[in-house]
Amino acid sequence: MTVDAQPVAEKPDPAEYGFTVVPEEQIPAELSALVDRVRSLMDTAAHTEAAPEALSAAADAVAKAEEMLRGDRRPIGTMVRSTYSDGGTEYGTITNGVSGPVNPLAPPIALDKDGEGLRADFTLNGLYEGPPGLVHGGWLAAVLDQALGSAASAAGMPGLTANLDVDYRRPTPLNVPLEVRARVTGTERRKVFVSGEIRHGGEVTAEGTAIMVRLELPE
Ligand SMILES: CCCCCCCC/C=C\CCCCCCCC(=O)SCCNC(=O)CCNC(=O)[C@H](O)C(C)(C)COP(=O)(O)OP(=O)(O)OC[C@H]1O[C@@H](n2cnc3c(N)ncnc32)[C@H](O)[C@@H]1OP(=O)(O)O
Repeated sequence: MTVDAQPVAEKPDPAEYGFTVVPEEQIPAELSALVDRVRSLMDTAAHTEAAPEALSAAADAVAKAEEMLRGDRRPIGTMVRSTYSDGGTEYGTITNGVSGPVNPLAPPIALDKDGEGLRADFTLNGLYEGPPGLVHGGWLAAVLDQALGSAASAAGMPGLTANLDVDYRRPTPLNVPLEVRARVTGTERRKVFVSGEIRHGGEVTAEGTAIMVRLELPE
């Protein structure tokens, strides 16, 4: 299938539609450090076999930290503006569950342009476990969904996932370097067809295709 629709020349700026947009470079280094620390804490908490007294003391310390932060809450829907290495602009929600830079749940996956679309190197730790020692299939689908959606957006056609098909070819191990790639394969009216794969050691472990339906924005 060929690309037969015109990508939008300028990506819509969510600020023009009432969204708060934070430039990625303005995320405070202290916030990035906190989010990294919480990611590490989640992994530690998920796997600890510490004694009950240590667990209670740790829970108290975490509660104190939470109390310090609770007051100032960023509104849901806040967006982040980032820049690809080729200078292109991208928007996404700042707390996106796969790639949000301030979401401790997100691995996070930082996609960048390559020749045909987007790619990222990433690792999924024990927080993303499904079968023993292996990545949960739902997380692999989420990574593909994000990469496929971003590939459409990077091609100037941001939209929502209408359909996502995933084939799991081989088990995907935890704690190893993985690669995701995605690209646009065609368009038809508002539909953008995208495909992508996750690889470990060069071998495809999961691959997917999706139909993204382009956003219809008010004039
Ligand atoms: C303000 C500016 C902001 C812009 C900033 C950019 C932000 C983005 C930037 C960065 C990348 C983001 C990356 C994100 C990655 C993650 C993506 C997600 O997780 S998305 C969440 C999960 N998906 C949903 O929640 C959708 C729920 N579904 C819907 O809302 C609707 O069903 C929708 C919009 C998909 C379509 O509804 P309709 O009413 O607008 O359009 P209709 O006419 O039904 O469909 C249009 C065409 O699509 C086909 N279609 C619709 N659903 C289909 C399906 N399930 N399978 C196949 N085709 C389908 C239809 O047959 C039609 O095709 P025909 O032109 O007639 O050929």
